[in-house]
Formats: sequence, structure tokens, C-alpha cells
Amino acid sequence: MGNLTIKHVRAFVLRGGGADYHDQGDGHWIDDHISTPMSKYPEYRQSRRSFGINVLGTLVVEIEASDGTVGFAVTTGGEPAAYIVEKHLARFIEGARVTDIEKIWDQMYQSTLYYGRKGLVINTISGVDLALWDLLGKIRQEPVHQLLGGAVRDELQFYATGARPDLAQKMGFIGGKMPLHHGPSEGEEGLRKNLEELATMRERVGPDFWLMLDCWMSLDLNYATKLAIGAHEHGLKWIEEALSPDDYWGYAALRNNVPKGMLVTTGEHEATRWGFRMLLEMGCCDIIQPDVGWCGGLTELVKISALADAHNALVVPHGSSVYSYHFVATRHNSPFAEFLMMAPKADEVVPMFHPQLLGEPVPVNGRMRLSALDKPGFGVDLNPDCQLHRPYNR
Ligand SMILES: C[C@H](O)[C@H](O)CC(=O)C(=O)O
Ligand SMILES: [Mg+2]
Repeated sequence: MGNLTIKHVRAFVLRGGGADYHDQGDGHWIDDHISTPMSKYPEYRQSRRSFGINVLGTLVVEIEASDGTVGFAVTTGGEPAAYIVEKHLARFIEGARVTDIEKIWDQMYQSTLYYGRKGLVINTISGVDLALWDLLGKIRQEPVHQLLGGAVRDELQFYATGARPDLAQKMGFIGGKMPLHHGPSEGEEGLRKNLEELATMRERVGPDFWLMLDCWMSLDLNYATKLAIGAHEHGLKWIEEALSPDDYWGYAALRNNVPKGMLVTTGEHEATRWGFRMLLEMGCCDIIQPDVGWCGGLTELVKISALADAHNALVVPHGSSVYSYHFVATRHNSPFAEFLMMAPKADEVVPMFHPQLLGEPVPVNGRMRLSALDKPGFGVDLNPDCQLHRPYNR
């Protein structure tokens, strides 16, 4: 097994849902007047698709070993990411040993530093990295959580992200995170509506259920502070991604400004140990939320997590389905996980990356037994009914 090498890497593009989970049809809660950095332009306020959130599509990376075993992963990045994999990164992957994950990561990162570091390039590197872990797990016939050193718990517990925390509560989740609907450009009236929505939900779920607000990078410090203070009386547990991911100084100030007991969370659009070092050392947040498909993959998330642990910060990865479940199972400082409600009305549990993955486990009563993750690699298959397009076939 130690001598197995990588024969081929292939990069495909897939459209609709899945890893590009915002690519949903009309009427879906995830695209219904959500506050975004583009909300200041009225013409882009109603739908995130209107400003192009779904423009890239899903990247599928497939890696084939010399014995014919295939590992794969999905993330966002679409055609430009496929170009980077096939035209640039393939040289570090093909011919390497299947166990060379750390070296391949370093070569991908160092060789793209001049145009990479964050965003699209690190999403692409993440996709390759996850496919390498999947391949190694399939070759060794072990789930990824075992390759990572083994699980520290027998069961994962989840909070749900969606428009209906009240329904999530009935489904057994430990909390509900709602999207914020109105941003600073909708003024005092928008702020009042945001707080009314929270108050209504608090009434429905009672005093103890966790309620959180996801602000998707859309606020300024003043607005975020006012929102946090107003939301305190409705028992808001955390305020998420209130500011631009580049505004480390703003996050540090916000953390000082929020009422005692309220948590500040962020990081789903942050990347690498160096980006998270900024958040942690500057005291920007209480919980970091790396997305394993965007932050540099599993190889990098392990490092980010150790750094967070040394700063007494929790790591609760953003969405990303099986790719984060296998990780969360292995870390003491990841006591719960996120589940994104992808049903259009957030009224039932459906697999997060549907229809792209087959065998994707979902929480039952807000929980998932470790045994649901006991399959080789990440334990999922690519749905053969999804149409793959390989734009840069070499
Ligand atoms: C609901 C948020 O706007 C976003 O679509 C998902 C997200 O940021 C999260 O799950 O966290
Ligand atoms: Mg979020």
C-alpha cells in the first residue's frame, strides 16, 4: 500500500445544489431576501443568485491510484477551479505516493502563493486534499475519522441552520440559526424587523433553545453592535459573520461590544492556519467556523483546530456534510456540528449535498451515531445520475 502511487487526477464541473448549496430554485429559504454585502444595491437585495452566488458551480475532484481505487470530493469553484487542478496542481499529484498528502498540500499551496492564498485557489486545494483523504481511506478500507486518529465520541449532535428553528426544535436539533434578512441599508425599519423575527421565533421555541443569527458578512460595526444589544433580550446565543472577513479589527471591537454572554462567531470565509491565526490572536471571536471544503481541506483544518484549542476557542465547522462530520467526531474542541436545512421550507431533514452524493448520512433526532460514518473514506459515492463535465481534459 505504501508503494501505491497516483495515476490520474480529474476535475469536473457539476451544476445545481450540492456543494454549491446556494444554487437553489425560487422560493427556497436560502435565497429569500437574505442580508448580504450586496444588499446595499436594491436590485441585488432579493436574491443572492442575482449577484452571481451560484456562478461557479461545484468542483468534483477525482483521484485514481495505481491499483484503480478512486477517491473523490466535491467543493465549490466550478470551471476555474477545474482549470487550476488540471493545468497547475496535477503535476504535484500524479506520480506521488497516495500517502504523500502533507507534501502535496505544501506543494499546491507554495506553488500558488503568487495568485492564491484564499478564495477560489484555496477552495480548489481543499477539494484536492479531501479527495486524497477519501482515496487513502478507500485504499486502507478505513473511515477518514480513523485516519485522523480516531473518534472521541460515539455520537455527534447538531444545530440546524434554516428559516425555521421552531421546526428544527421539533426535529431534535440543539439549536437553530436563522439568516438575517435586513441589512444596514434597510435602516431602522429593517433593524426592527430583524428583531421582531427573532422575538417571534423566541416565543415559539421557548427560553432554552439556542437561537443564532447568521449575518453573512453584511453588517458594519455600529449596526452589528445595535443588533447584538437588541437581540440580547431575546436570548441570542451568537451573532455570526457580522462583518467582512477582512475586518479583523471590527470583529475584535464587536467582541468587546456585544452583551456579556453573547458569543461572536466567524470564519467560514477564512482560510489556512495564517488566516485563523489572525482571528484567534486578535481576539475576534469565541467560535471559529472553518469550512473544510474552503479553508484548505482536512490537512489544514487539523492545524487550524490545534491553534484554536491553544486559544481556548471552539471549532464548529461550517456546513460541508461528511467532510466536516468525520473531523468533528475526532476533536474535543468541536462539541457539536452544523446541519444546513436544504429543504426549501426548512421543514424536513434532507441530505445537505443532495443530489450529488449518494449514501450521505443525515442527523436523526438532531444526532448522528458514529456508526453512520463507518465506511471507507468519507463513505459517500458520486451520484451517477449527475452530469459531470470535464472542461480541461488533458
Ligand atoms: C444562511 C447563510 O446565509 C448561509 O447561506 C449559510 C451559512 O453561512 C451557514 O450555514 O453558516
Ligand atoms: Mg454562516
